[in-house]
Amino acid sequence: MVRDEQLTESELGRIAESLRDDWPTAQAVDFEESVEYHGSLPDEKRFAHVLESADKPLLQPRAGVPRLDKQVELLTHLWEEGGADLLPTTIDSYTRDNEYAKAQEGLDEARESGEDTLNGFPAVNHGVDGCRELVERVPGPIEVRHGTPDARLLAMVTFAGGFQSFEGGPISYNIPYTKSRSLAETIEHWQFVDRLTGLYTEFGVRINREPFGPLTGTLVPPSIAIAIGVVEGLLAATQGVKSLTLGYGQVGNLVQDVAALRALRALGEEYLPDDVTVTTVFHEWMGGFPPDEARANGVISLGGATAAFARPDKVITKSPQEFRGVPTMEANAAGLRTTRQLIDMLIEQDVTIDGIDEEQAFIERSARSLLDSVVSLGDGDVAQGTLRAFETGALDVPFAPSQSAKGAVLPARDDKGRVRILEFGELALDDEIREIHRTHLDARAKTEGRACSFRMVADDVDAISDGRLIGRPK
Ligand SMILES: CC[C@H]1O[C@@H](n2cnc3c(N)ncnc32)[C@H](O)[C@@H]1O
Repeated sequence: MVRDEQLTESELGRIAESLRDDWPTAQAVDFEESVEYHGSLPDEKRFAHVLESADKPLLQPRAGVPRLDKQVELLTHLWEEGGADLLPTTIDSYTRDNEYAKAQEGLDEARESGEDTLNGFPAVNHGVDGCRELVERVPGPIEVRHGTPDARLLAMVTFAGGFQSFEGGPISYNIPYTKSRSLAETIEHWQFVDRLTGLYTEFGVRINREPFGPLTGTLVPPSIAIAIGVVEGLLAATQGVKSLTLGYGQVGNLVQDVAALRALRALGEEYLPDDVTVTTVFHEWMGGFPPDEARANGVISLGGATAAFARPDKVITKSPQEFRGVPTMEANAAGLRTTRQLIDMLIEQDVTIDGIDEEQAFIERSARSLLDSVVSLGDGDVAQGTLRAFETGALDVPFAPSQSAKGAVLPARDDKGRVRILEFGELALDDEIREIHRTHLDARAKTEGRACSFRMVADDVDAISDGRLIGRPK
């Protein structure tokens, strides 16, 4: 039975040995030799150091292409032309499903024909040496960004390869990314990733972990996103992780987004152990984007403005080509510059915005209620509590493809565009909190002359790509 307890070194070693046969590149992974290698990296490539010593929000895009030379070119362009402060390497979908043979086919094809059929960098196939070449040839610290439910081998290879930051978690890379993976299984898989992170940390290599805050990315109530991020942080801290970046995906209402980012930092610092350094990351809108690039830049700009007011430690930027999917190098760099322009123009201004403190208090009260239900359902064990919370629906994520979540929660925007909850399912929120959500939504229903219904939810899902925030009746 999975429990929130630190893996022993022998368990860690046994699992690592069992993974070595999954792909030939795993044979080259040698922990002690890798610790030496990390020791050779200069400070400007130490991810946690750069992130935790910054005095203003750092910008980081997503980016991943199959071939090593092209990935070097892409990341260098994003650094030099986009002004990125932190770099990604987005991993391809086959690797995310542990389909390393298919990833190899895609890599071979890209090398032969120049055709990129993979939608990211197949780091396991590139292996330890390939990753080290990438780390050495690009100018800044790089994070592994992906969506892998079983990321154990990916972590072994990329950590040995010099990467010092790793996105994801047992809930945030299960619920939004899989259909039938068991939560107990992904908790175990991520205990390995986090224990490996902790072991590197104990050997002087401070590796940063970043739970995937946005979850299903569309209209996720802030209290749910924050509660899940803190739970993943607690599970990681048990395994010895000391550098944690908690994340939140922009919903588009300025007051609620600033309030949520402040609540995220406050609760992260309150619930996580004192020896864990907590930073925050703000993801620019993760929902549907307008096809029109000028409007898309407007969405990105609102993200930049929000970051100027909320001052997260990191911002994950979007590109004006988001509607089309993976952006060109130039468009990806442009999204960084647009974001930077808004932050630099606003960050020194003294602007007060009404309603943030009240919204932050409401978000914190709701997130605490969810967190406390996880702890009590597990009799103090956060791993067991997580399983029970999702089994009962006490914790739930809207629009989740995973069978591990009830998916009974339905969000909708209120008259100001803040995300409220229309259907609660068994969510661990008391009647008073539920009443506040209902009051806000009833006010919108009155304004629009229609009843609260799933129609509102559907209208809100498309609103931003249609160039609006609230899905008003047409
Ligand atoms: C989580 C979804 C986000 O990841 C982005 N994404 C996925 N793969 C790549 C990629 N290979 N390069 C740049 N952006 C990417 C995608 O555009 C979307 O914004």
